[in-house]
Amino acid sequence: MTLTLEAVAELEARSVSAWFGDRKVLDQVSLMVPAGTVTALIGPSGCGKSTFLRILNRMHELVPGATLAGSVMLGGSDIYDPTWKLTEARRAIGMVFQKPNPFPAMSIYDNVVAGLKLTGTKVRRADRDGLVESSLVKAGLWKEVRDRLRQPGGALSGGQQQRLCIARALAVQPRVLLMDEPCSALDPTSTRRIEQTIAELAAEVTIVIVTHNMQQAARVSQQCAFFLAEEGAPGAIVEAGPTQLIFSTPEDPRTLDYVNGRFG
Ligand SMILES: Nc1ncnc2c1ncn2[C@@H]1O[C@H](COP(=O)(O)OP(=O)(O)OP(=O)(O)O)[C@@H](O)[C@H]1O
Repeated sequence: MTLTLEAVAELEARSVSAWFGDRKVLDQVSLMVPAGTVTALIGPSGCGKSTFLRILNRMHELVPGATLAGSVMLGGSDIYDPTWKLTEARRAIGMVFQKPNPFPAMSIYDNVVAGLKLTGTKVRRADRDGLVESSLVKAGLWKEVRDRLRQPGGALSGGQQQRLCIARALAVQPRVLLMDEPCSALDPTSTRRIEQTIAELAAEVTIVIVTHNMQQAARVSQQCAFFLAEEGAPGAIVEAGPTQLIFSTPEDPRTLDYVNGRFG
């Protein structure tokens, strides 16, 4: 897929800054995330990638003492506007975490449905089976679990549990899916499987993924944003652009050094 700057932004962060208490950790971060693409957030540890990701679905505000400035536009409307309820923002913008976190004692079926309950999404009982199936199909897990939907989610392998969490996030039909290092707790085979799932999903849900793995960023994303926090300064985006360019001919020498593993 070729990414053009004219592509329609599904999600757009405008001048986002963030603080924990009086410590500023992000400074004026702006990023356009085109609809139907995968955007990778890359950069050394502590530069604010996870904080930025959490701001994109209003999780940052849950940390005591955490504040932010700027706006996050979803389809042209600021999710921080008082007209947006927190649950609406979460339903529209889902999140998958580093460590798979299914409800271990709950069945595979109920784990998928749990996403609906958590975001207050109503689905008629008659439609639930179909939704569970389609969510598991999209997450690439259906074939492996269709005969054991009543078994506990905790009985699955780590990679399967992460795909179950993806299915749970997809069940509410989000417009954007945020993924915070979703493969860092997984073995290489499970990692490949998740990457395949990401590629399959990209057509229908816009994805933003934080990853420390440069090969993974190159494999799964069409756009990359390189974050850096220099010498105690808050994190900021050095540059963002098509993945191919970021990995071959970035504008900033620090980007080239980072993607080539020379620091971080
Ligand atoms: N709950 C918190 N309270 C106080 N400071 C925090 C909190 N979470 C993160 N920070 C600080 O904010 C800065 C950015 O952290 P963040 O986790 O966003 O970076 P990151 O780029 O995602 O790092 P990593 O790649 O290691 O996950 C760091 O200096 C971190 O110490």
